[in-house]
Amino acid sequence: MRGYYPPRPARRECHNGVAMEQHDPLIEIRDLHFAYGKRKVLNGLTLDIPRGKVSAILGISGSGKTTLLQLIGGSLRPSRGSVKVCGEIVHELDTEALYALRRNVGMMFQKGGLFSDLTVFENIAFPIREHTSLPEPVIRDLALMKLHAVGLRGAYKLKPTELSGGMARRVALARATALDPQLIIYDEPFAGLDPITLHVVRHLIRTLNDALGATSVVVTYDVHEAKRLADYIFVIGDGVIVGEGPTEQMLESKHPFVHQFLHAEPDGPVPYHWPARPIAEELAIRP
Ligand SMILES: Nc1ncnc2c1ncn2[C@@H]1O[C@H](COP(=O)(O)OP(=O)(O)OP(=O)(O)O)[C@@H](O)[C@H]1O
Repeated sequence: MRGYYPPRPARRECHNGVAMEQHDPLIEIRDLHFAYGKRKVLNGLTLDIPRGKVSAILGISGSGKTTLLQLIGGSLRPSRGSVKVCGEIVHELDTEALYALRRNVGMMFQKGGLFSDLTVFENIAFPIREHTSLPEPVIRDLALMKLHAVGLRGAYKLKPTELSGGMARRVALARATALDPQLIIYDEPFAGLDPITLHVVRHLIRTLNDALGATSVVVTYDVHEAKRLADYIFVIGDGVIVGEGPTEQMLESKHPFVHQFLHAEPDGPVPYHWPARPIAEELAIRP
């Protein structure tokens, strides 16, 4: 894989022509609030996603990770605060600008989201046809190269129903990178994979990021894989970022929740016991 695609430096120019300095973050999130009706999910979240790196966003189930991705992609609107991608505030973009942004964002979801009626090849060719006017022979070569990069060129004629879960995840990865996006977003890419496929997917996320000079954001509750893959870790708790930094530094964090979460300790700020009366009282134990 590395032989075919030597690593590129992080891209300096955005799809919208904005030139970025070495240390400019690709995504800047400020004081982000979001609620589903009365259910508050994000409560003033602020973070910067560094360019050219793989960042993992970690948090317990229901902490708002997927919601955050939807706010980054512009499919949800914040109730307060902002998400800037490539220097532009996403919720202020008109339809055309949002379309241009999405062309530069590859997304891979847990369920893969492949079109079940199309072959593997057609699934990869679809976004290329949708967003470019390249001639058919070029689309064919590009799609086959993307499949080759994930080791599935030989499976190009298959339908999604004929793929294993791990193969489907790899095809989804090839599709997410079909247009050489600047930003690649992964929602739970490791869920439900066997150890070998998990290793392959983790390796592909890293090599595709580096080969494309892209920026990757991986949302997951899989601490083990995040620790192995990510350059930076962000931990969400109570709708805000409770810890962030380079991976090695985060592993040393003394923040009680971050420590409990990253070291998978069963008790801590997230208690082992559901709130209850003292056991002695419940069982009428006399001192
Ligand atoms: N469309 C919706 N309508 C109402 N509530 C929602 C909706 N989507 C998500 N929620 C709620 O918002 C909260 C955050 O959900 P979200 O899916 O963003 O969390 P998550 O961290 O990605 O969780 P998981 O790791 O389990 O996927 C959860 O309590 C969820 O039940």
